[in-house]
Amino acid sequence: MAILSVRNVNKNFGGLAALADVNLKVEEGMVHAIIGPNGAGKSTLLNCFVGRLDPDTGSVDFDGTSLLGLKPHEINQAGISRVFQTPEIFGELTLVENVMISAFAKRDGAFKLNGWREVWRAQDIHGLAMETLSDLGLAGFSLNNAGQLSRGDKRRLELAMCLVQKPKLLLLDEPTAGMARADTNRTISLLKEIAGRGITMIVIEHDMHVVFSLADRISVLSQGTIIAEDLPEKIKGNPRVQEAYLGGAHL
Ligand SMILES: Nc1ncnc2c1ncn2[C@@H]1O[C@H](COP(=O)(O)OP(=O)(O)OP(=O)(O)O)[C@@H](O)[C@H]1O
Repeated sequence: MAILSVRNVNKNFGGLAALADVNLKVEEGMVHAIIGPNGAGKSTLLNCFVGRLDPDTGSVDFDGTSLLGLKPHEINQAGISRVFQTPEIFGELTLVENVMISAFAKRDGAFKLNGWREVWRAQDIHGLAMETLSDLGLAGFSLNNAGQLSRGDKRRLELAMCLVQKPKLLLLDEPTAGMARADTNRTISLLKEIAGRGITMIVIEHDMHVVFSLADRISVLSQGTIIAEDLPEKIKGNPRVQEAYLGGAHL
């Protein structure tokens, strides 16, 4: 069953068709990668899933509900969590505080900045945050400031901030961008383990090692249009994809 359905989506910026009649179905429980050259429209499409952009025409349905016109926090509450290209964490706060904020944002739709430290009294949320940090191997650093973490650990914290929300769909925008190979491989293993729990994922990624290690299915965007959608092994051999994506080189 498709958890996300995109139908005939168009998005123009001035005279530029960033998305041209995009159709996409993401099946529940799958890791679905969206790949394509720079400027293909990947981020524009992702932004249509999180309330940062509304398509000019077409529809985006998630779990049976239209996402059009919903605000980012409403989409988050509906069950979509996102890991950004550059980790979006609160560097001055501790790891556990970061994860608690995320849990409150999901539960209440917002948190009050002035009074939120009171939430330490909310033992249920604190417990949940610690459990999630422990799950990602970060419990030992729970009282450290998030700003002190390495790039790889900031990514893991951001994943913790998503997982504490118990998302139905996890959006990963270049989850290994800027990482050294060892950190990339650790992230791949972690994401595989998370996928194994049945959480549906959409991954946008330039690193083909990451894409082919993780994806159950791949859609290829080129100049705002989906030119192929298939199993990874079929995408690898698709001449149209090789031509559009890498100018004829082999994936
Ligand atoms: N807010 C905007 N205003 C005008 N043009 C935009 C805007 N956002 C994106 N574009 C243009 O739309 C096209 C698609 O951009 P998009 O960022 O979605 O591509 P992408 O596939 O994510 O690229 P990359 O892999 O480099 O991140 C590009 O030509 C880009 O310059």
